[in-house]
Amino acid sequence: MPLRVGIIGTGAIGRDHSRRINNVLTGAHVSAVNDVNVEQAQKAVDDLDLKAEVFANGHELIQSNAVDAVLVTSWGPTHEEFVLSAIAAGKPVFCEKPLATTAEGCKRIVDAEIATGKRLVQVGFMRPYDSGYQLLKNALTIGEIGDPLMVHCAHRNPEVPESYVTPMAIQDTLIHELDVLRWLLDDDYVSAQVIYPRRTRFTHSKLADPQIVLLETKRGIRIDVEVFVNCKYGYDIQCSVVGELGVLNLPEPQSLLVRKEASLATNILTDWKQRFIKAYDVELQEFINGCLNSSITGPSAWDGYAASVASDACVEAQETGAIIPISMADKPSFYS
Ligand SMILES: NC(=O)c1ccc[n+]([C@@H]2O[C@H](COP(=O)([O-])OP(=O)(O)OC[C@H]3O[C@@H](n4cnc5c(N)ncnc54)[C@H](O)[C@@H]3O)[C@@H](O)[C@H]2O)c1
Ligand SMILES: O[C@H]1[C@H](O)[C@@H](O)[C@H](O)[C@@H](O)[C@H]1O
Repeated sequence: MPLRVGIIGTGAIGRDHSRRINNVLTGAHVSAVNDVNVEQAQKAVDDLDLKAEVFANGHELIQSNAVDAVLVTSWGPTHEEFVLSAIAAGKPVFCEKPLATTAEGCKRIVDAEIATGKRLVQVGFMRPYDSGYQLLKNALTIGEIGDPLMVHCAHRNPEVPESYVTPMAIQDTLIHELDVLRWLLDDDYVSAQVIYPRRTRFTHSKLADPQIVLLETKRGIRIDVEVFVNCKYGYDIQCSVVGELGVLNLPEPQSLLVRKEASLATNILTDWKQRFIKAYDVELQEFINGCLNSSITGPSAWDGYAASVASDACVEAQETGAIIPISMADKPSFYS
């Protein structure tokens, strides 16, 4: 019997994940939806032709007998309560990033999950499923460039809404690098600093844009990440690892090269949904398979917690201008 999935939050990614569960992936279908904006939930059902019941409340959806597993795709500050509610109901839950908006919130989820004795949570960190990052990881693992020494990254969005303010550059955007670089380097962070270049004229008074985040890992690897969310020209993710013997660059997404009228041109994507479309498919299929086999294996609540510890330090670094130390408790054996 297919897994019956309940979706909490039918905004951009809630709709996109509903589409992929019903039309792209196997073994599951969307049986229930909820949004604080009930009309929006009903619209998702109509637009995507979902055979799903609309719930007025996310907690009622979690309790429903029509739901075997839960997807939390609502606004970040609501994630913790829904994930804790799913854990209390003993139901597997896939939660979009961030797992919670603070490390303390993530820790409450970690503790609740450990108390059940069983992994129930997968966090929507999709970059480790991206084939480009996997090429980087494989090359580092076989020692292609010797030991990694430095990493240069850029995370550029064409634009963001007025509701996007300075800390969101960390909590909403950099959080992807905080997760994928831990995974890529198999290392943890020990300090963070944020510096501010000249502001773009396309930002607003509550958003410092761009920002440069400087991180150091336990092994002494230095990382710089440019977060520039009004870059105008496209959605552009760059990652370059400098090692003792050479440099590895994240591959560009496949795109036609056109030679014409004395120019050589290629397109740059503008939409995050397209940039990581295959990675989203693979991460969610893994969650569905994990639910069906009672074995959740994707990015864990501990990964969500680790990224949040670093994220909290980066936000403090934004506010103070200081180099903020980062210290992590040892990973519980439950997650190894
Ligand atoms: N992994 C990724 O690459 C990725 C991409 C986009 C978004 N996200 C994450 O997914 C989440 C949603 O992002 P989005 O872009 O879809 O935002 P969005 O604003 O388009 O949608 C969020 C939806 O949540 C609903 N909502 C808010 N509070 C709620 C509540 N208490 N109960 C039920 N519904 C509620 C809103 O009404 C809205 O429809 C965010 O945490 C975001 O960081 C992750
Ligand atoms: O929620 C989105 C999403 O996570 C994108 O992947 C990221 O590039 C954006 O900066 C963020 O706002």
